[in-house]
Amino acid sequence: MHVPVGPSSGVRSCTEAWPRSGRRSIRIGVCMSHSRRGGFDVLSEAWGCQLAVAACAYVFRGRRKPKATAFALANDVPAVDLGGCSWFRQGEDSPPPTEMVAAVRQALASHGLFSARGHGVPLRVVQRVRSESMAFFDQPLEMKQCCAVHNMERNRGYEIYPHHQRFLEQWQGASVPRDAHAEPSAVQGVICERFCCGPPSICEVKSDKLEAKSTGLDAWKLDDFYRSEYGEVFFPENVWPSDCDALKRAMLEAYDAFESFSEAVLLLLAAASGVQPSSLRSLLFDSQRRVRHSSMLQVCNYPSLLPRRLRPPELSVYQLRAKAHQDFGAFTVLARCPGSDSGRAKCGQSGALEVRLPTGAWACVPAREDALTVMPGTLIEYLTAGRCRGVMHRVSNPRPGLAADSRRLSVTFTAASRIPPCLPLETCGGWVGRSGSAFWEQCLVAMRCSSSADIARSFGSAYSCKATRRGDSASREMAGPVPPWTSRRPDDHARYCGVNALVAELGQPPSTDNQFLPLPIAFAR
Ligand SMILES: O=C(O)CCC(=O)C(=O)O
Ligand SMILES: [Fe+2]
Repeated sequence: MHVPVGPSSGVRSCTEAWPRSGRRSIRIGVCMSHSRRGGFDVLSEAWGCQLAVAACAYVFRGRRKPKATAFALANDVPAVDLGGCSWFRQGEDSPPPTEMVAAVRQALASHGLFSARGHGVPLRVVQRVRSESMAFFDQPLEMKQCCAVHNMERNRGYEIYPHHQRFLEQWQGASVPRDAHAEPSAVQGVICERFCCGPPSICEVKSDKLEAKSTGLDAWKLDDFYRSEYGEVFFPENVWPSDCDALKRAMLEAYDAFESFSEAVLLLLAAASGVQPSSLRSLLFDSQRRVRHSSMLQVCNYPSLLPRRLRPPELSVYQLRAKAHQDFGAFTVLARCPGSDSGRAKCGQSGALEVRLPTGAWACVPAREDALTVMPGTLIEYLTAGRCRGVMHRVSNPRPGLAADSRRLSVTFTAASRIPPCLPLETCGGWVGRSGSAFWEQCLVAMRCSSSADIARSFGSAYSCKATRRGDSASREMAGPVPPWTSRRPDDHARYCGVNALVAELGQPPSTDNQFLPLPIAFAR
């Protein structure tokens, strides 16, 4: 059936908008009434789960006004078998098999992400992280807060996003019966809580660093990269619960497994984007294979929601589990549970991960226990000059009928890079970013700053590693001024041109074709 769909601003047909390769894999359904606010990006806290409509494209019939919405289920996100990444283990220079690259390229073109089987990350490692972190999250809030560091903005230890934290504080002011739910976090008013850690080889033994010079310990401890102001910001020490080692052991084991897998993914994405794989490897390691990336492993707990009658009256509408955003890193690898991310729920009310497809429609992405989901982020988009696009995603709230038993846990690894890429260390020492969409743009501007003082003057001194390009109002909720380039605007073009300089520096000539892009972007030299 041909269903014409499109955003409120214009009419595009599904067959026109959808790449040929992916068209068969989408089911279009018609649901609900139309929203007065229109558009794809109108998710807001106040509207909560009613905003399934925002995830949908309007259905137009001839000249009639929009009267219904359509939603997409990406229930066959292409699964690429990576064969245990054996090609990757064969050595630095062995390229990923051609068919694998083609499969990844096709999945990116049709869905903007892919599902990886044969990834080599043992299931028992992921399961251990899940069970240990669940035990951690089920403790009283005060215990968890002992693991919070630096205003919860360094991707270390226990963290809650600022807007969720504000919600929680309001909630704590109200009296919710302690036995309102079996999950302590559900009673505490937690929307999303996370536990994060950074590279074990750098962030585990920081206290030794200063002594390293005198004792002649590991070479990395003498490395200015970690001792710089930059290192202080991007490689803060990991923090763990003091009374139990099990979470630490589980996460460090998982970190190693995900880090190794991520290197393979980076090469795959580079190959699929026509970028020389070796040019991207330097983002992760230096020539002596010393860690240069500040990737992080995080486990997120999204508690079940209380029935409306048990919520504080003034907080009867929950904030969204995770607002629409792109991850700041090169890409994110997610281990999700088929139970909570079945993909069968209605998009916008699934309580699970949803992504925005290249068509602009939102879609549920079903999880498989044997597969990891790979979502490109903002960095890879810049580094490939837009050939591989970062994917917008969110975690919706479950519909009321399911809310009371909707706990969800996700394990994610965000592969970041040395920041800013290719910048001489003396220049990036002291570089400080800010939450919001401008993370990489700032890097580019930072490249033109001659000193760390310049950079600090340009961007202020606050920093959050969780710098994301937001698809909604979230960026404005972060503290501090919003940079002038917050959202996708016509000047994206100019930004890509800036990136070309960066890409050229990495050994890849500026691109003039855009085989992955639904909309052509011309690159000026
Ligand atoms: O929990 C998930 O599935 C996604 C979480 C996420 O998007 C994030 O933490 O950036
Ligand atoms: Fe994300």
